[in-house]
This record gives sequence, C-alpha cells and structure tokens, in this order.
Amino acid sequence: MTSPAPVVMKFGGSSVADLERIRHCARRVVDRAAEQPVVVVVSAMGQTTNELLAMARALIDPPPARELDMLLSTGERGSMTLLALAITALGRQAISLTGSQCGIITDHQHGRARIVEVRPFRVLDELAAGNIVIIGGFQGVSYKRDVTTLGRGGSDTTAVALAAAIDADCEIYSDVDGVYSADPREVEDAERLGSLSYGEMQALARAGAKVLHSQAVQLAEERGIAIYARHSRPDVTGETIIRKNPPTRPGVRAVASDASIVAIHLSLSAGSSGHVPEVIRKLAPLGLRHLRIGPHGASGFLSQAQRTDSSEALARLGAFARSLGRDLAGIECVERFALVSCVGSGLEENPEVMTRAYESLHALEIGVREVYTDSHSLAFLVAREQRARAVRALHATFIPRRPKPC
Ligand SMILES: Nc1ncnc2c1ncn2[C@@H]1O[C@H](COP(=O)(O)OP(=O)(O)O)[C@@H](O)[C@H]1O
Ligand SMILES: N[C@@H](CC(=O)OP(=O)(O)O)C(=O)O
Repeated sequence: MTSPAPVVMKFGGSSVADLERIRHCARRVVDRAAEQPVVVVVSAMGQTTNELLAMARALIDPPPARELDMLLSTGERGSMTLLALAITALGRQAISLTGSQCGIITDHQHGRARIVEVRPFRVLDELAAGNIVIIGGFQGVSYKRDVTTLGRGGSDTTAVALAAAIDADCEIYSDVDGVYSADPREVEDAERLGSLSYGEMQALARAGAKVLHSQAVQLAEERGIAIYARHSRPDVTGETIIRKNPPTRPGVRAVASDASIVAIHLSLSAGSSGHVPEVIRKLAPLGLRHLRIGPHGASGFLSQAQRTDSSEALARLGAFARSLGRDLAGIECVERFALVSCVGSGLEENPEVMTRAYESLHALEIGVREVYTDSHSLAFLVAREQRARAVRALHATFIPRRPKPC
C-alpha cells in the first residue's frame, strides 16, 4: 500500500497570535496528521515582527541588515516552538525546525532574500520518524551561513518552497477564507474569488493585498504548485485556489492599494546622462515598483509595508545621490501618495477599462496624478487621504454587486 502524500499547512501571524489560537492550530494539525504526513509552516505571533522591527529602529535607524534578519527570525522561532509544544500536549510527536535546519538556502540579500534551493532531507527524515514537522517561516540561510529573511509576508514563500521540495499540496491559512475582490475589512461588498491565475494573484500581492506573498506565487507558478487559501477556523469552509489557467475572463477582478509608498524621483543635471548605467546598477536592486530610468534620471515607488529594509534602502539611495555631486539636479522622496490598483487580465490593451476607472475617480473629485499599466494591473497614483474612497469607487465600478440573501 502506498503511503499518503504529505501536505504543507501554513498558519499566518493572525492564526497564532495567542496561546488559545495556537491550541486551535494544534488541534487542526493533529486531526489532519491522522490522515497524512503534515509539515506546518508558521509566522511570528500577531504583531511580533512589527514590534521587533520597531525596537531595532529605536536603537539605530537603519539597522544593519544582517543583525536585523537575525532579530526578526526569532519571531518565528517563538511561534514554531510553542506550536510544537501545543501538539506534544495533545499526545502527538512534533519537532520544530528553523529555516536553516530544514535546508532553505537563499541568496544573501538581507531583508528580501530569494530562495535558491531547498534541501529537505531533515524534514523528510523527521516525517519518516513519525513527527509532525513545524517550520519557522520567512527565513533561510545564505551560502555565507548568515540567517536571512524573505521580506514581509515571506512565510507563504517558505510554505510553497517546501511543498515543491517534498511534493506536497500547499494550504495557506489566515484570518480570511480566501482572496477577495478587495480587502474585506475595507470594502463591505467585496466577494471571495473562487480561483485566480498566478499572474493575477502576483499582481494583487504586489499592489498591496497582504493575503499572499508575491514571491510565493511566483515560486508556485515556476514549480506548478496550486495554492489553497483558507480560513484557519475549520468551521469557515470557503477557499480560493491559485493555479494555472483557471476559468477566467478578461477584465478587473479585484482592487488593492498601498498607502505605504515613498515616491522617489532622482534627476540628473543636464549633460550627466553618462551616469545612467550607474543609476541602473544602484536603483534596480532596490526593488522599486514602476521603475523608470532615462537620460534625465529615474523614478519609482518603494513600498514600506512590503519590506523590512525600507529605511536601509532609502539611506543607500541618499548616499548614492550625494555621491553624484554636481551631476545631481535633485532628489525627492515623497510620502503623501498612495497607489490604488485594479487587478485582472488583459487590462493594458483595454482602453474601456482605463477610461471607466478614470471617470469613476474623476466623478468623486479624486485627482489622478499618474496611471501605470501592465497586463495584470492598472495603478492610479492618488493623494494618500483619498486612497480608501478610490478603492471603494473602483470596486463599485467594476465588481457587480450581488443581491444579499434575505
Ligand atoms: N484582496 C484581499 N483578500 C483577502 N484578504 C485581504 C485582501 N487584501 C487585504 N487582505 C487582508 O489580508 C489579511 C490576511 O493577510 P495577513 O494579515 O498577512 O494574514 P496572516 O497574518 O494570517 O498571514 C486579511 O485580514 C485581510 O484584511
Ligand atoms: N512574520 C513575518 C512573515 C509572515 O509571513 O507573516 P504573516 O504570515 O503574518 O503575513 C511578517 O510579519 O512579515
């Protein structure tokens, strides 16, 4: 008889925020482990990562990236150990492992490391020994043997990488029962999407929807893994499946926003275009959204909510600008804007969608400063205080309201 395939279950920070919720997760994991081998990936409890980040920045800003990663990785060490203890208390064998112990090898970009390889031998050995394996998400180890972290929300990426390495399904549990047409905390009419393509989900994550990490979705696409996004409470049964070629139609499927952006504009003095290759070398690794570089300089947006190393990135940018001396005409880092994005398929080539979106914002006197397009998103740059109204206006324009059951 063949043994059942393993499953990777990932529980986010909201699902392990306190001991009661950790006990619930433990119960759910133990029930599942009666059916098949289970690997669990956990995030840090509740707001732990934010608290650690704030403490580091209170001591030194920007904190050195290596030390910050060492500190932030401790959040997941706490939750993984507590979950292992809660499972042991239910009478099942469990073992907790750090990213490094379970063979997650990354490059050395601290704060936004990318997984280059997973060596899952220890995980497989522990499963074979009858253990439920609990892994601290969001972290790995570089070839230089330093602890690295994968960027905000990076535990999703740990889960997908492990699922690919051990040929398992990947289930992501959070405080919402799937991916919605907008943040359900913000838009009352938001509706759950049954399925999404990898491209749409990645665009949604990059546009600011916290529910899944964009690197996780990219990795899932590369490895052909479906992601099941579900609620961590077993009585809430909905889900969204992110997979290849789901039945979909062109058009807007969801709206997301990011109010944490810093709009960066670096301009070169006349006759200084010889610096362009250097500008490319310095700005491209910063991971800015909508980066544009030309003979007069460069512009783009840095999302502070999606990364832990934003203050370091801004400090590096400042140092580079100063090094240009007289060839720098000016540098601006402005925080008063938000990007509000419509996400779907075939948007770039559809003038109708862009016109309707623009008109719906204009009708509410929401000033659109710029529009950025790509095949899966249309992003509107608006004043930060108009972000929430813009989200609701775009959602009302594109997502038909379903009649509520009486
Ligand atoms: N389009 C969306 N669909 C579902 N949830 C969303 C969306 N946009 C934002 N969210 C937010 O994402 C949250 C879940 O992600 P996150 O906070 O990272 O969970 P966890 O801590 O469990 O990993 C939800 O509480 C919800 O408010
Ligand atoms: N703890 C990390 C990693 C993570 O994935 O968190 P969550 O699953 O709660 O979004 C963070 O806060 O960014």
